[in-house]
Amino acid sequence: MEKTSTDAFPSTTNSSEKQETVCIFGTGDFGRSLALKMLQCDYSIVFGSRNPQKSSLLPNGAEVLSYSEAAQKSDIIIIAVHREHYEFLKELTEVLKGKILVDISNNLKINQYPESNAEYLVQLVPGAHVVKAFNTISAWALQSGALDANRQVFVCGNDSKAKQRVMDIVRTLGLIPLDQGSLMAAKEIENYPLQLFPMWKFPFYLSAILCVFFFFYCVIRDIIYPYVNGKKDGTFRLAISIPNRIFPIAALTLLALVYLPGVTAAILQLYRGTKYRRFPDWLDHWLLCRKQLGLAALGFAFLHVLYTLVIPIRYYVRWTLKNRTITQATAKTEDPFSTSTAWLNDSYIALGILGFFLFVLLGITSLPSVSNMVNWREFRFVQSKLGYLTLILCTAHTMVYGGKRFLSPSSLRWYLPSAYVIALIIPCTVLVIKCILMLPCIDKTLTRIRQGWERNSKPTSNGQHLKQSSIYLDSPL
Ligand SMILES: Cc1cc2nc3c(=O)[nH]c(=O)nc-3n(C[C@H](O)[C@H](O)[C@H](O)COP(=O)(O)OP(=O)(O)OC[C@H]3O[C@@H](n4cnc5c(N)ncnc54)[C@H](O)[C@@H]3O)c2cc1C
Ligand SMILES: NC(=O)C1=CN([C@@H]2O[C@H](COP(=O)(O)OP(=O)(O)OC[C@H]3O[C@@H](n4cnc5c(N)ncnc54)[C@H](OP(=O)(O)O)[C@@H]3O)[C@@H](O)[C@H]2O)C=CC1
Ligand code: HEM
Ligand SMILES: [Fe+3]
Repeated sequence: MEKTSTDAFPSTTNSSEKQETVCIFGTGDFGRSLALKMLQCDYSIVFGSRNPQKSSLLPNGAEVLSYSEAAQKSDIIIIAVHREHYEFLKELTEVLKGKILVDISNNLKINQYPESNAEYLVQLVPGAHVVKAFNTISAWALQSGALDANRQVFVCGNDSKAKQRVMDIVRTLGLIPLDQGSLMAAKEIENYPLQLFPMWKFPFYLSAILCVFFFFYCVIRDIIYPYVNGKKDGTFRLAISIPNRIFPIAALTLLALVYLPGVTAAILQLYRGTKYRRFPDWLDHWLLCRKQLGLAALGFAFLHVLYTLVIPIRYYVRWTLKNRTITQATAKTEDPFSTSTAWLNDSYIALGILGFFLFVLLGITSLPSVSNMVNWREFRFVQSKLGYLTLILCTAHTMVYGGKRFLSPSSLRWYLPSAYVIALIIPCTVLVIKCILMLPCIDKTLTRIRQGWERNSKPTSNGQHLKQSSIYLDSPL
């Protein structure tokens, strides 16, 4: 049974304001930062150190003793020492018995050791109550205080009282404790700070593949083809024209890929006739990184808009306009005004602007400060309904931009269609499937499945369901 600070160490709580005494092992960067923060919050701090006399730069008001002396001063001990040096704790097993040991350590690599550092600490000091905390907060963040965005502290431990006391300290320091359960979660918590944007990997590689593919595609169509066929040097297109094809195409494709897993999942659920079977891993992961895919798409759309804004000031564009005017003036001819062209041109730009506006709205609602302000239904309305509207507008923008040239054989170069024609394949596929899924008969079945209804299921003795092979859409509607 733990002793509480008040009954075990009455001298440390000398006024109702004063917090308890906490011991910190290790006078390194993290130990010092944590001590400073805790002293500011009225805790008494006792450091445990290998060389109490030699310790320097310690915050005013903290006491420094040897490890075993310091351990006796408090029943909460924060181990601000690297895991590699934990061995010395073995000798302190007696004095650490029944105490709360807070493991704050991180490793250099993911899964560096077979067991988590916190579980290793339990093995070294079996009589103590080990709690994992603070490892996701940096020494620097502790010092920069509440201004820093990262205020969440993941806490886990097998002894709930010990965990509660550590969470109280976290709260008193102005940080937000998040209970992650037992020490089994320690390994995951230790891996958090070592992950490099895990959810961004797939969107990043996908964006890179799309950009590289469309870069070569556009170089072949817009630079090599004119050179081979007319000896025209179009290399200047590498600076603006080609990026302004690649970026909007990447934006449109990624946006469509945000909504493709949703319809794929729906098809799978319809096919299986149940929602109680796990999606394959690739689909699961894809569903989970839709936000990142969407934000990457928004980034590319931004670039497209910026590149589009500079079109009128480009030398090539001004030269072409001027030349055409002079040619017409000399030949005493003029282009007749085409209302249909004006309509097409204005329409595709208007569709682009509206699409971009909704795109930005999606981006804004994904900010935690905004999404916290809306309820689930409102968030879904924006993300799902307005998201599809964004996809429709952006697809229409690209189709109308293609206009009369769209799919015309004269726009083929070496049998290659314009890049935007290829870019339209995925968005159009997603929109067509979505329309089919919205047909009342299919939508009804899907809704029932998502509410827990199962097709072709027979309850077994243990309450599980036996699934029979079923053919998509053979269900009673
Ligand atoms: C700029 C931008 C920012 C984005 N930010 C975010 C973000 O912050 N967070 C985020 O999650 N996504 C974000 N996304 C991705 C995307 O908008 C959302 O994931 C969106 O909800 C996907 O909609 P969906 O209709 O395809 O998906 P789904 O969520 O798969 O929904 C399909 C339909 O099925 C229903 N449904 C799904 N699963 C179940 C179930 N288990 N039981 C019952 N009904 C179910 C839903 O109600 C819905 O009607 C962002 C996208 C972009 C472009
Ligand atoms: N720095 C940071 O931002 C963060 C650090 N952490 C974790 O906090 C722990 C401490 O990190 P940090 O303060 O940066 O590290 P430091 O190297 O600055 O300090 C470690 C301290 O451990 C003590 N120690 C005990 N035994 C040994 C030994 N055999 N060899 C060397 N030192 C020993 C020393 O204190 P003394 O000389 O007084 O005995 C030393 O000052 C680590 O586990 C780290 O993963 C977690 C999150 C962030
Ligand atoms: C303010 C908003 C927007 C404006 C003003 C705009 C304008 C334009 C213009 C002028 C072009 C023709 C470029 C050229 O001639 O080289 C174009 C092409 C294109 N736009 Fe937009 N756009 C906008 C938003 C978007 C958005 C949000 C998307 C998609 C997510 C998008 C996708 C495309 C695509 C795919 C092309 C064809 C690229 C090509 O192959 O040349 N646009 N847009
Ligand atoms: Fe106990």
